[in-house]
Amino acid sequence: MITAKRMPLPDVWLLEPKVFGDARGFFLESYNQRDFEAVTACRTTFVQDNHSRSRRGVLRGLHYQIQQPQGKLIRVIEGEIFDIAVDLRRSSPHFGCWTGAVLSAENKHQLWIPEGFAHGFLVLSETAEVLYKTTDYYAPEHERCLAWDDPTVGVEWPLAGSRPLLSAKDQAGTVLAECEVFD
Ligand SMILES: Cc1cn([C@H]2C[C@H](O)[C@@H](COP(=O)(O)OP(=O)(O)O[C@H]3O[C@@H](C)C(=O)[C@@H](O)[C@H]3O)O2)c(=O)[nH]c1=O
Repeated sequence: MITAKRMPLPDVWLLEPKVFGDARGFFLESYNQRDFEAVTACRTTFVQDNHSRSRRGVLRGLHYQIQQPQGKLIRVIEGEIFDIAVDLRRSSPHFGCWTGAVLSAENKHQLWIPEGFAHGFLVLSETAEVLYKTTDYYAPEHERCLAWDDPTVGVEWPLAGSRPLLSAKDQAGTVLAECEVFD
């Protein structure tokens, strides 16, 4: 059972699984295909599950695959992140716009980001473990990186003036005007 909230960018959904708490702890369905398809109206097959751990201030992104694009269903099992999506579909009225949500082990929320978007996150807690399902396989030759700080996209990262910790690849991200994008 999940509750779904449409995000300001159409096609991106915030999913709130029902949490059954009792004296032992809690139980939730972290993924249920029938419920997922019912609330998002997306028919998808997930083929890969990813798991990463990062420390405070790490920013991963903004990543997408120009071929073999990946829809991603993201959740956090330890800590807290600010998770964001950027619409890279040129035909979309929201091309270049972003939306984001805080996902945490505590709120147990999930973000569904369909194909055609770039994805990234900033770690807000001491450490964070992030799990996500993807609708296509990792294809490094098709991987692209939109610059996390492109002012034309203008993601409002909750950085409070500090610099994020980035991989070399993410330090060399491409501004939107020079990115390969989707039709
Ligand atoms: C993403 C990925 C990486 N790898 C390997 C490649 C590399 O040696 C190591 C670390 O890769 P990266 O630095 O690209 O990891 P990371 O920066 O965490 O990349 C991820 O960022 C988030 C924001 C996403 O949306 C993901 O799709 C993915 O792009 O893991 C795989 O084997 N399979 C994968 O699916």
